[in-house]
Amino acid sequence: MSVPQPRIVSWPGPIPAASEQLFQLLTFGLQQQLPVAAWRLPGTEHVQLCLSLSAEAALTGLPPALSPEAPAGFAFFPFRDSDHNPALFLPADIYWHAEQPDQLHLDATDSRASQLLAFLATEHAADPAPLPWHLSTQPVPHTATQAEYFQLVETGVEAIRHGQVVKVVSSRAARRPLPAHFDVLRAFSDLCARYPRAFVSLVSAPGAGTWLGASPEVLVEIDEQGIFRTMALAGTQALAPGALPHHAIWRQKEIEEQALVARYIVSCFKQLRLREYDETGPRTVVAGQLLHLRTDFAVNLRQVPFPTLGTDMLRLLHPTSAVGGMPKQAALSFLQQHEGYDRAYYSGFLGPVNLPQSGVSRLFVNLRCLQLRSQEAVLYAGTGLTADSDPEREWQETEMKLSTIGAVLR
Ligand SMILES: C=C(O[C@H]1C=CC=C(C(=O)O)[C@@H]1O)C(=O)O
Repeated sequence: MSVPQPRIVSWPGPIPAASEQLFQLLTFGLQQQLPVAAWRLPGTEHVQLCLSLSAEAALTGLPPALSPEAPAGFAFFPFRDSDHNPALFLPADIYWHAEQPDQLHLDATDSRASQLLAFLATEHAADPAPLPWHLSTQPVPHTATQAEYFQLVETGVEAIRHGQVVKVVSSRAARRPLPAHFDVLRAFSDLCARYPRAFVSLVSAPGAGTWLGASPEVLVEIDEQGIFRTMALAGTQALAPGALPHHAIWRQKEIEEQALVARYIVSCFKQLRLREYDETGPRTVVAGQLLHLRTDFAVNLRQVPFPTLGTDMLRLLHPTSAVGGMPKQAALSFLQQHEGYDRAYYSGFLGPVNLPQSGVSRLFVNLRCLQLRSQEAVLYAGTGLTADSDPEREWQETEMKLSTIGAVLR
C-alpha cells in the first residue's frame, strides 16, 4: 500500500494577512480539538504552524528521532515524562510558513485536510468568538511562597555542601490573573516583537493544555548546512539600562555554574566518542532584560560521519544541567523530593523536527514560559544553585525571569 505524501496546495481564495491566516488555521484546529503549534525562530520574522489531524497520533511517549527519514512535526516534551504530562510529537499533517503565505503543505486526499481547505475558503465572521484553547485537566500546581522557596534553596545548598549534588536548579510556579480580554494570539505576537532573539512558541494540545514561551536556550539544532549545535547557558544578571552586555562582570558563582553545564556537554561528546567539535565562549548574551553566560558547541555533520549525533545528544542532554543539575540523576531525585510541585512542560523541550525540510530540526528548552488556565496563567522560573547561593538573591532571580513572559500579561 502506498503511503500518501504531503503535497503543497494553494491557499484557497484570496490570501489574508499572515495574522489572519494564523488565526484561521488555529480556529480550525481548536474547533476540531486537534493539537496545534505555532512558532517563530530566533532572528527570523515569519511564523510557522503545524497542525495534526489526530490527537491520538500526537501521543508518542518517545523523544523524537532527529534523522531526515523520521516523521516531520513538532516535539513537545515534558520535564519528566508521565501520564499527567505525556510526551507529544505533533505530526505535521498541515504545515504553513508565513514566508510562503500562498502555500499549505498537506495531503489533499485526506478528508480532514479537505475540510480545512473548505473552511479556509469560506467567509469568516468579522467579530469571532474567543478561540477554544485546550486547557490542562491537571490541578493548578502548588506555588511556593517566598518562605518556602527560601527553604528549598537552603535545602539545595545543604545538599551541595554535603556532596549529594554538585549543582541543582530549583524552580517554582507563580499564578497571575489574566488581564481583561486577554488575547493569546496577540500575546504571541507581542512576544515575537519583544524578543527577536528568542524561540517564541504557542502550543495547544489535548492533555497538555496551552503554553506560551520565549526561550533563549537551544537544546539541539541541526541546520540546513548540516551543522549540529547545542549550548551551555547559565548564570543570570539584569541588563542595566544603557549598559553594554560585553561589559558585564560575572561573579565566581555564575562562572562556575555555567562551566558545569559546559563540562556536562563535553562529557556527553566524550561518551559518544566524538572529539571533533568546536567550542566558542563563554560569552555574555542578552535574553530579554537579562544577561546569561553562553558557550556554543558545533559539529559539522558533513565532515564528521555521525548521522545519529542529534538523536543521541538529545537523549543524553535532556534534562540538561541548566534545568536539572549535576550529577543528573542525583539532582533529579533531589528535585522530585524537595521541589514540591509538578513542572509539567516547563524545562522540557519543544520545537520543529524535519521542518521546514527534512534533515533540519530545532529543539529548545521550554523556559520563560506560561501555561494558560481558564482565568489565570501559571508562570515558571528556576535558578541554578551552587554552594554560595543566597535565598533572597535566588528569589529575586526567579522574579526577573518570570517578568520575561509576565510582560504579556500587563
Ligand atoms: C532555569 C531557567 O534558566 C536557566 C537558563 C539560563 C540561566 C539559568 C540560571 O542562571 O540559573 C538557568 O540555568 C529558567 O529560566 O527558568
